[in-house]
Amino acid sequence: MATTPVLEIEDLTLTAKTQEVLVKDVSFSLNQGESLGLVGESGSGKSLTLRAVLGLLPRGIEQTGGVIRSAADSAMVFQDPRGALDPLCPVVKQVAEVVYYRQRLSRKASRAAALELLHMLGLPDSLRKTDRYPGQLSGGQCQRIVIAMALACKPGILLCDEPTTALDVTVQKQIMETVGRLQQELGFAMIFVTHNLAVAAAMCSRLAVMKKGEIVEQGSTLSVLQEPQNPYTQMLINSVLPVPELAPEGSGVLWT
Ligand SMILES: Nc1ncnc2c1ncn2[C@@H]1O[C@H](COP(=O)(O)OP(=O)(O)OP(=O)(O)O)[C@@H](O)[C@H]1O
Repeated sequence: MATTPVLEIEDLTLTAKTQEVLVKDVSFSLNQGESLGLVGESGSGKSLTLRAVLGLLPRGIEQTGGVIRSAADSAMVFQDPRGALDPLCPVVKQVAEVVYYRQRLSRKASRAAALELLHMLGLPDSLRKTDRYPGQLSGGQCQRIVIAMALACKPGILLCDEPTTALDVTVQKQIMETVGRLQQELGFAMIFVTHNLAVAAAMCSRLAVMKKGEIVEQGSTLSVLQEPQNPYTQMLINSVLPVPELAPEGSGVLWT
């Protein structure tokens, strides 16, 4: 794996207007083509950290400390795919618009590039041939469109903010596999925010665990899972529910 950092964050601190510190002294780096899972409980500062990387902090929140050095463009995949799409615009056109403005191609070439992206994301031909609106698509298909829009920016860093949380588990798995495949093909680095440790472990070679605005532990996925140093990480690991083993037939119970 290449070791050129595309993103370096040092002591990032984000503060609300009320002077409440929401993210404190967060530091990590991301190499080209690498995937980092940012995990932790709700409200621990994962999304705000991503938004700081994108340069799109919510109103009323400021960066009051630290530096973000980025050597590549970022694009973000948000949590709620339907909310990220314009309900009144056909989905192919929405992807083509991003291609048109970000890649500066002609209208015709932008549409062709958009269709190619939808193909890469495994969307059905019917969707590519006829113009469909977001309301006519499933949640999983909408999320693929949103990912296509992010990839249309040709990002060096893909920021994924719980992109599969709103989807059922089988669709979640398919989307994760698609993103993983595209990362191999296109070589972008990725930060994958999730509160689901199992999802992060499946997607990412490194993990950073956040609690109350701070990173309490980070390292390779294997070392964090096998030798967690922080009690909070240990607790997260312990709270992943194992699939129970089926009891033998006729035993009168379903699970052992
Ligand atoms: N626009 C905002 N104004 C004020 N406080 C905010 C704003 N957005 C987030 N916060 C606060 O900042 C903290 C971190 O929020 P953030 O959304 O980054 O958490 P998170 O770890 O991504 O949570 P989740 O997993 O639930 O999305 C929380 O305490 C949250 O209430």
